[in-house]
Amino acid sequence: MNETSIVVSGLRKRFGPTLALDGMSFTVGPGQVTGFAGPNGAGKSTTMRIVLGLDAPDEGSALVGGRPYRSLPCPLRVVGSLLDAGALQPGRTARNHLLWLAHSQGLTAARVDQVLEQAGLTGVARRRAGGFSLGMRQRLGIAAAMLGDPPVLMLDEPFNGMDPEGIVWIRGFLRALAAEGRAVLLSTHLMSELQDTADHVVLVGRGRVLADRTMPELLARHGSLERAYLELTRDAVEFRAAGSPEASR
Ligand SMILES: Nc1ncnc2c1ncn2[C@@H]1O[C@H](COP(=O)(O)OP(=O)(O)OP(=O)(O)O)[C@@H](O)[C@H]1O
Repeated sequence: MNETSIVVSGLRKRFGPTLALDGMSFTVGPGQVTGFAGPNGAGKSTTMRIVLGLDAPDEGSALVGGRPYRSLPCPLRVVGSLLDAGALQPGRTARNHLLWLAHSQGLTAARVDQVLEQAGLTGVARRRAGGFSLGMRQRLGIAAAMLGDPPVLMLDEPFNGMDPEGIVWIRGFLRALAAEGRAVLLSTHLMSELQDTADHVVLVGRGRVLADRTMPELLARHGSLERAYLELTRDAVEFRAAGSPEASR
């Protein structure tokens, strides 16, 4: 279980006057896609950044594969992540971007070609990544996440910029990874996509967990994931425009 999990315990994080995380705790287990959803500013990105050792919590801990990220000797072999599809050197080709990452972790060029194939990028592997559309960058980010064949995957908004074929591909890809026994954390605002992809959902708001339930439980109680989301996050939304569905409450 330890090998294939993300365990977030009692995270607190303040940015000046903003309490971004207020006791965030949940576990992402093996063999399933866990959805991570909540209103803008709920603390999802901050949590994921802490899991990856990019931010330090004021309190609490985050373990991936049973260890803090920064103590992992070969992190790409334990957790693959896509946080920001724009984080690449625009002048490098897609293949060189991945080769550079692979060499930093003792991974082979053959593995680079495998993940390019998996992500549907073989045909554009020698094109400069700076000229890629958002959807192609997302695919490249997913290829990078897969490089180390990690048991744990963490993806932030991978559907963004994807065309319908890409959305169908990601959904099937993530489900297949979970079926292989991996732990997959998927953050998205797209409730219909999440309903079709996730087995379990962690709904967050104002820096803490509002609901941590299986998809069947949420659907039985609320009818749809969108309904569940609107009902469970109602009191945790900080930004709401006049005329939006819940504005008149
Ligand atoms: N580096 C930072 N400096 C100051 N405030 C920050 C910083 N990072 C995050 N915050 C604040 O922390 C809170 C949580 O932000 P976070 O980005 O984690 O939310 P989120 O759930 O990922 O939101 P979104 O759905 O909009 O991506 C917000 O109020 C945000 O403004």
